[in-house]
Parts: sequence; C-alpha cells; structure tokens
Amino acid sequence: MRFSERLQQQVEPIIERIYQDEFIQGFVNDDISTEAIKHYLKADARYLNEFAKVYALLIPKVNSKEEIKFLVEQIEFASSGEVGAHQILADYIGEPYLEVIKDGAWYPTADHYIKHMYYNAYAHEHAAYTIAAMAPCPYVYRRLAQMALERNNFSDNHKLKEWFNFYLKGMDELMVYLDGWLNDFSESCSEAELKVVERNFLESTVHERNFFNMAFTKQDWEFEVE
Ligand SMILES: Cc1ncc(CO)c(N)n1
Repeated sequence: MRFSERLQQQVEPIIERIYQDEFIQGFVNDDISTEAIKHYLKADARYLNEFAKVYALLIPKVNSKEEIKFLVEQIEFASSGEVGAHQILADYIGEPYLEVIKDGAWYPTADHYIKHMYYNAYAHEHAAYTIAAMAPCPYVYRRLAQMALERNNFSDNHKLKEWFNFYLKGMDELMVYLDGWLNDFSESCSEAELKVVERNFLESTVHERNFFNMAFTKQDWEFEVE
C-alpha cells in the first residue's frame, strides 16, 4: 500500500466523525444556520489566503518547472478560484459574499490550523512536512463530498448539493500532486522522518474537524483587543 493510501485509510474514522458532526449534517439536511455559515465564510476566506501563501513557501523547496508551475496554479486557486464554493454558501444565506467576509475574523481553531502549516514550512527544509499538513484540506473536503453524495439522494433543488459537487470534482489533480510528493518522500526518508510527516497529516485532519465545529459553535477568542 502506498504511503498516501495508508494515510487516507488512517483518517477515514476521523472523516466519518466530521460527516456525522452538526455542521456537515446541517448541509446534508439543509438546516444549517445562517450564523454558522457566516462564521465559516469569515474564517475560511482568511484561511485560504494564508493557505495560498504557504504554497508560495513551497516554491523554493521544489525543483522542476512543472512543480513550480503547479504551485503557482494552486496559489491562484486558493486565493481566488475557491471563491466559487464560498459564493454558493453566500447565495444560500442570501447575503453578499464580500459583505459577509468584510469584517472577517481570525478564530482560535483557524489560527492553530494555519500555524501548523507555517511551522512545518519554516521548521523543515523538505516540502513533504508542509505538504502533509496541507493535504487533508482538499482530501477531507473531497471525501466528505463523496460520502454526502453517495449516502443521500439529493433532489436537484437541494441548495447545497452544488457545494458538495464543487469539492467532489475540483480536488483530483491537486491530490495527484500531493499524494505523489508524499509517496516519493516515503521512499527515501527515515522511519522517524516518516512518522513526523504521518502525524502532520493526522493532525491536520483533526484541525479540519475542529474548523467545522468552530463555525458551528461560533468559536471566538475569550478577550477583546482595542
Ligand atoms: C478549512 C478548510 N479546509 C479545506 C478547504 C477546502 O479547500 C477549505 N476551503 N477550508
């Protein structure tokens, strides 16, 4: 079994819990609150901006023109392409997207998650450590979309079916690259190095679960800054 497949097998129980948690169940049952979606959009708009910057930190860590070109494309997608998925949610709550995210905030879980990626980008020379921290982002969303669309016969007028379809189809090429980098690294690294990379992937999968729960509970910092 390839390293990437082993990682995906290991996180399946966590993704099952994410699927059963209130946020995704609210999407499936079309009864998610406007406030939970607004909290998610405010956090996710900032998360994706930082995610794009972490991709930029990977460019000095790769060699081929093809890998550099791919990372530049992903910077574009993370910083603007994924707005399509956000627009689906803004339409769902009937509010202008730019208005919703204008006074966005940086909540504890989102902060912890993105710093996990930044830490690995600065603490480790090899890209694999950061890639393992980034890979659950597209992988978890694609897996959740597969689960939702396999387990439910959504009618065409189910307002969030489009959101699931966005992630069902949009992540494949990215996963091919991320899996490839992880599998290549697994063939040349030590057991100890592989353990760190494996943990990075598992931790980010838990961060994904926490991110949805952050939005559902409208998590915020327990202090005000003047
Ligand atoms: C927190 C988070 N994880 C994954 C995705 C999918 O790209 C997203 N938009 N936001």
